[in-house]
Amino acid sequence: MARITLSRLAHSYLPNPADEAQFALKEMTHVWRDGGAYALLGASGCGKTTLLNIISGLLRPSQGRVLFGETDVTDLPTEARDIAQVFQFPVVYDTMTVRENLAFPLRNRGKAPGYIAARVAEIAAMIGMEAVLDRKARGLTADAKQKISLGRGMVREDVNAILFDEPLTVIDPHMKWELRTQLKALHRQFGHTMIYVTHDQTEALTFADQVVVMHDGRVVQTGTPEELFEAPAHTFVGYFIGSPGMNLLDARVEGRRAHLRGGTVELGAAYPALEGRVRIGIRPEYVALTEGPGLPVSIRRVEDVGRHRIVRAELSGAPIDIVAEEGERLPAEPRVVFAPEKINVYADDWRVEGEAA
Ligand SMILES: Nc1ncnc2c1ncn2[C@@H]1O[C@H](COP(=O)(O)OP(=O)(O)OP(=O)(O)O)[C@@H](O)[C@H]1O
Repeated sequence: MARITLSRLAHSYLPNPADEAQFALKEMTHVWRDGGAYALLGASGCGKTTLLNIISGLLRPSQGRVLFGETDVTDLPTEARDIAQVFQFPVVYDTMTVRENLAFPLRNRGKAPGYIAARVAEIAAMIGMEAVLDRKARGLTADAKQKISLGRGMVREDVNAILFDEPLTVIDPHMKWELRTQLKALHRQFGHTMIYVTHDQTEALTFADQVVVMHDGRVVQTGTPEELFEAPAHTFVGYFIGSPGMNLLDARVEGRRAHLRGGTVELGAAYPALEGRVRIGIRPEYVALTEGPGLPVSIRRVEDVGRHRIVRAELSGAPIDIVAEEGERLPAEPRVVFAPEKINVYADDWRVEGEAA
């Protein structure tokens, strides 16, 4: 296992990039802690696969270094990096049995038969395939084959890291949750450094201790699921994490107050004079509907999503989402109030830290 350091890394698929826009990965320095369970989360095309391929050695970065522990591996091929990889689609040997597939990475490294048998049994139990160990992989469903790929990715104990690239895409929805839980248990048990690429926030938040959010070729925030929810460092994180995402409202901020088009709200902290486009961010969960004092809104639509309702409304022409309790009565002349300590302030999309009183 190893700590992975990306030092001043950047990548462009063009031989002579003219400007920053032509870099799929903008310059970044990032450390993945030894033994950490990370999710790499972002929308399609933001650079997740590019970053993962640079870590695994499938791609050489146009700039910067990759270190495993203290060793510079930038110029080492994948085989020399001692990593396991699980891809979006199954990579299995059809003519081998499930058992042989799982044992393959261990046999390849000359492990003792007793050790291989024990380890294969353990992994087979984890992926729920004990009953089919002696069946040929050919003829199994895509779902089952991907479980073998996952098992094979995890069978070695002595890897520097395990990299997963959207590994649950072909897995049946009800099985996804189970496999994610098992992956997490395996991480607790063996402490491998794991990097799990996904564009699905539920997958990221349930798997990882630390979620690395990428947007437009940059890491915009690394944090626990709670940090990403409570204090998104960038408006993209606010919008991408949460369902629905964070409300963003244009504002003029003066000290502990934000002046919006619909009125003024108190903030939980004091802010210096801000430049650029200033907005406040408030999660729909922290907006309350009231009949008492507050900012007037007009309700456009109410969506029942089971445990609660999502109220889609407008505040002086700007859309605002509100999470309301299931039995909550909607006021005839609705107004909203925000929990001041839950308001984040953004200048040109980046969060500004306020000064608590
Ligand atoms: N081989 C390539 N040649 C040229 N451009 C590429 C290549 N691979 C990716 N890109 C571009 O680099 C950017 C980042 O792509 P990448 O596949 O890393 O994103 P991603 O976040 O993994 O997306 P997805 O979730 O769709 O796989 C995109 O603009 C993509 O079009």
